[in-house]
Amino acid sequence: MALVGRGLELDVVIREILHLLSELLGLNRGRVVLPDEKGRFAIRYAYGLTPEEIARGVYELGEGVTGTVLRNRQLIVVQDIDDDPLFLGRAVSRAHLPQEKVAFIVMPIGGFRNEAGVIACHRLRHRNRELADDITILQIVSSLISQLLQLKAAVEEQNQALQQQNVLLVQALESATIRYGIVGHSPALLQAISALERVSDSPSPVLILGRSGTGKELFARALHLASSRREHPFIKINCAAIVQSTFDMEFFGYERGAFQGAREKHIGLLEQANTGTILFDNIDELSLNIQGKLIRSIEAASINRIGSRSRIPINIRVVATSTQDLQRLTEEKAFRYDLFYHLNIIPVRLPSLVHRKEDIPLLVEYFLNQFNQRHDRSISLSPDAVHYLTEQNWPGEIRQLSSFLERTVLLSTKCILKMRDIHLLLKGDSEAFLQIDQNRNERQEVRSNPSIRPYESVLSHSKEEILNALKINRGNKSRAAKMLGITYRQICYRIKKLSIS
Ligand SMILES: Nc1ncnc2c1ncn2[C@@H]1O[C@H](COP(=O)(O)OP(=O)(O)OP(=O)(O)O)[C@@H](O)[C@H]1O
Repeated sequence: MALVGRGLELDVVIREILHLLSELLGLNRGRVVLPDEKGRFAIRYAYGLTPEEIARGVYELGEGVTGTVLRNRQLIVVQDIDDDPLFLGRAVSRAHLPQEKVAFIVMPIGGFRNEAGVIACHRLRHRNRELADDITILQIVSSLISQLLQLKAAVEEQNQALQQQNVLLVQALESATIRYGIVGHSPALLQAISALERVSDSPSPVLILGRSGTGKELFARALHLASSRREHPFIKINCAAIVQSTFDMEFFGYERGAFQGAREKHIGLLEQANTGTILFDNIDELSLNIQGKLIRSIEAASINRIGSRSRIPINIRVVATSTQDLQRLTEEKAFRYDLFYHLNIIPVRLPSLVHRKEDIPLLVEYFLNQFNQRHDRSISLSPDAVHYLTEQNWPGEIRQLSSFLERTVLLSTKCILKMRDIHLLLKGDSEAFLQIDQNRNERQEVRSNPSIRPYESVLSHSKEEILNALKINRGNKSRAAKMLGITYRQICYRIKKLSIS
């Protein structure tokens, strides 16, 4: 039994068992016949047989003694091999066996993976021990070999599964999902990811376009991570939140004593981003004046801190995002054409969810996992509920889908939500969203006429609308403002005026 502990080198273990059978019991030239890859049966393990004898030991089902045992699964004892027409003597020729009477025992090996097998050996007829004793021992050995074969098959299966898992893991690691947190496998998304990876190492600016909530910022971060600048700073500028009067200070920095109150030197954002990436999120929100300052600094690749005469070289990769058609904005003189042409060298357009519905189930699973973990819940959706979500329109794109699922995880009292539950939850959600979206469209119509300067009264949105927008955007004022079609400053003003806390 110590043999079995030697590990799963079956060649060694079974050969040793056959060796012991021969040495201790005189059951000679033992062999184990198993199916081969061609669907025949062949000697797989043997002791006391030459390689040529092993190679000859190939049997069809029902052929000779071995083939008969393989077919009928019944022990056969050939008392005298010279006297049994069924005995083929295929592997070992008679001349190589002792002159005296030789018996041949063939015993089936118990079921492993539905495969038939046998163990067979020669036995000199006239021995002291009873044949019945030898048969009992062979039965034990047969059952042991059967267990070893089963164990080997199980280990191989597990190895295969592990190898498969390993392949999947490597694929997953190589996939953008793991690397950058971008979920989805639709052709439209993969195309955008491959465009991103192609340009990741170029120093050229990248303009990421797409509707609000399609993942532009996520892509910008992914671009940085995919580039050789990944170890360097990534600075995100929310263009909607830039205040005109403090722009120079924030962006170029200042020297100590540059103006009253400049007690310490301050490094501006452009300098902070040096050697890294700077993201101008919603760049269309920048005023023309600021656009001008920016393009001058970018083109000069240097800045002047306020209060200093020397220029500081900066090496930054510029990435900008926009929900707008910047070309149209340049035609309408709402966006500087030099900045547009500078940014538009590599435009990457992110697809809307409506053009990649096949990503929705993956996103649902991803967000459910994320929110279940975050809120310590275990909410899941039935397949019809996921299908229902896939069929919906998501005007707020992935951000809306993600906030809907977070609310669902938080509010749900059931563990498994069916289509009907989702329908009810979604109804309330989209009514609020559509109301906001409609108001925004009305305002955008006014904006598209450049001669009309949109006047947004503080009463342009009800308290409820603002609250809803804040709720959908999880309190993020800048995104809520974007959704409502007003600027960051405008939403802050309204929040104050309407006493929204
Ligand atoms: N493919 C994606 N996989 C996983 N999460 C995503 C994906 N795309 C977007 N998200 C998530 O959706 C939310 C919105 O994405 P993001 O802020 O990047 O959108 P955006 O296009 O920059 O929006 P906006 O124009 O309003 O600034 C984020 O929480 C982001 O992580």
